[in-house]
Amino acid sequence: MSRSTLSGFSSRAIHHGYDPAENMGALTPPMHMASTFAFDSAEQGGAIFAGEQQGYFYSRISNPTLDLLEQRIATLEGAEAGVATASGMGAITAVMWSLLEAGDEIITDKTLYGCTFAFFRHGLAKFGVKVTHVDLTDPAALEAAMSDKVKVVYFETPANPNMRLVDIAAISEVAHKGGAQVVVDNTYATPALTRPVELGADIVVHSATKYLGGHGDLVGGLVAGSAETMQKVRLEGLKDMTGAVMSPFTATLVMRGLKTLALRMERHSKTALEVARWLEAQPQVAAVHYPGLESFAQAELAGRQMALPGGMIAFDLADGYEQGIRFMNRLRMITRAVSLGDAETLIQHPASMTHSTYTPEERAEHGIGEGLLRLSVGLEDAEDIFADLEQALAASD
Ligand SMILES: CSC/C=C(/NCc1c(COP(=O)(O)O)cnc(C)c1O)C(=O)O
Repeated sequence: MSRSTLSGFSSRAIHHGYDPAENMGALTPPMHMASTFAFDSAEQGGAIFAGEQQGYFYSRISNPTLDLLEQRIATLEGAEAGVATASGMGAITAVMWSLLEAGDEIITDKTLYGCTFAFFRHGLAKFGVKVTHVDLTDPAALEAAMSDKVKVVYFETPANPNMRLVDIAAISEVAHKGGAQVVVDNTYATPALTRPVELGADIVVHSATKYLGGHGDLVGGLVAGSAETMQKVRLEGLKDMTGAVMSPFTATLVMRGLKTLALRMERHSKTALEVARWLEAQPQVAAVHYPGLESFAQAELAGRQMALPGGMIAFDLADGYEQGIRFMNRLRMITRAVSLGDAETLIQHPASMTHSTYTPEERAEHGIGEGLLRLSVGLEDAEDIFADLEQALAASD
């Protein structure tokens, strides 16, 4: 069986696009740190710059190590091509600057990661792009908001931090009927659990900082979509608008993370379901939002759209924000930190941290409770996670 015809998700995450026999037998791909590439002749340099001949000329535009990572995220997402960026925000901004211009409109869901919200509301809007928030859990609401000025429909599913799901296939059908492209931030689910392009979306963006890298030791971003659109994102959004390129070293770390992505998402999901069920049974807990719970508001969609429920949980304590702070401060192993998708279990308070870019009024309007806590369930042994949660909850009364 050739390495380019492997069908399994993990087999492709490990082998796709690389053959040791073509690299002096090296089992793992080389890390090309070169910033620039030599031309055999002046004519060849001109032909490569003009795109008439395949080749590398400068690592801000393309690089052999990044190429391989881009091929791997594309195959894992079921897309034609990919682009690597310095961060998730680098991926999101490169896409938006490439697709939108003054006078266009973007429709985006009610709940977004804080910096994405800030970029849309205070970045794009400053350059004449109209940003409209619509409850995308309701395809009819999108249909009513569509117009020929809407060029992009954007959402996260599950959404950071309140776990709302959006029906990718249903929303894509409405958006495409109105002539808009669908961009999905797949950071929370990852392609191991959900593949938006296979459900009708046009573009996927990732904070590779999270589950894809999976070890809390890098910042990176990835985009996946059609070859044509990815070329536009590369040559406009990345090359000229943001310059936010990923380093070959980071790309090497992300490729190492991808090898165990499916394995880690199974473990994150298994432990998170146990934790969500435990939290739901505690009298001090007012509400738990987790796609794997029978009580989850969108349990039917979760079962249809996610292979596993993932590692992220949002929950409220009965006595609100003050009790949440007491609870977080008493945790010993579970780490008070932003970011998510790491081996370490992390907890944070969106209203004062990741979503402090929203005003309190905006958080109320966008479904982010002041007392909400966000838990990224890691890979530690469940008994240690439970022991820490139990002692901190008991001490938070
Ligand atoms: C300062 S808060 C830490 C970062 C967090 N989130 C990041 C993030 C990005 C942006 O990705 P980077 O640029 O790689 O951080 C994009 N899309 C989603 C769904 C995200 O969660 C966080 O803790 O929720």
